[in-house]
Amino acid sequence: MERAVYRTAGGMPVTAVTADEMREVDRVATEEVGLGLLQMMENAGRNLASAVRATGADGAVVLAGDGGNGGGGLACARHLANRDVAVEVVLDRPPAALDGAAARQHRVVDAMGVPVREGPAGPPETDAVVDAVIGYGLSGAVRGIARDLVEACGGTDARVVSLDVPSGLDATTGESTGPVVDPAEVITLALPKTGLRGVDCPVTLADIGIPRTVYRRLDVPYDPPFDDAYLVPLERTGE
Ligand SMILES: NC(=O)C1=CN([C@@H]2O[C@H](COP(=O)(O)OP(=O)(O)OC[C@H]3O[C@@H](n4cnc5c(N)ncnc54)[C@H](O)[C@@H]3O)[C@@H](O)[C@H]2O)[C@H](O)CC1
Ligand SMILES: [K+]
Repeated sequence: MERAVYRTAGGMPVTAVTADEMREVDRVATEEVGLGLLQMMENAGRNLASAVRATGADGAVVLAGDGGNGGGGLACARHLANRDVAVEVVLDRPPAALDGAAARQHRVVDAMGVPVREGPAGPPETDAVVDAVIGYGLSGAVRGIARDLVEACGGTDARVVSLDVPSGLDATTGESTGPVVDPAEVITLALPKTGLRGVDCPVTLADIGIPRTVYRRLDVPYDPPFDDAYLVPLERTGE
């Protein structure tokens, strides 16, 4: 099977992976190689913040869920606030209901004094919206407050930047059975997801520090595409 559907500006092919394949990459990276989830999430949040700052935004609203995607969004909120971007976080649940890595990230932004509230939100009035509600962990049509957050992205004039995949989009198939974010840009982590094939906006690949031994162990074709950069724009190959 010809798997690469992207290449870098330098012409290097970049393999697209399904959600299950990416879960395996994460599992091998953590369980076999010893990379921590928080380490990868830190790189995700930092690179996402860098992409948001590159748009010239002075203000940002981070929409975050409870999983790895939301945790990356919360880490991004910290990096933005550290650089004096006026950040607000809107969650799909009460802060006290967060769990795991997202709860850990929330604890820090809360201690920093970053405003955090539970949605639903109207369309955010700000320069940039970070869509970190759901990533490759989507199951079925988006429900509940997460659905309100996804729909709020449709009514804003702000530049919407989605983390990993637009929330509501199936990362493997590109299909959606409910509302889906229509972003200005996607910052996808480690490798592009097969479901991004039909997404009609620029896709940028962010380095989260996964070493090539992880891809070798899984027989995923991989040439490190990052060189000196941590964010690399991708082009579709047209097949
Ligand atoms: N190596 C990497 O690529 C890394 C990726 N990271 C990020 O983590 C997410 C995947 O994390 P996971 O916890 O598995 O799932 P999600 O955050 O995508 O979603 C879980 C979250 O979403 C809720 N949910 C699921 N379906 C629905 C629905 N239909 N309606 C409402 N809510 C829904 C669910 O309840 C959970 O709360 C990946 O995309 C990356 O962004 C890591 O941060 C670093 C390594
Ligand atoms: K997302």
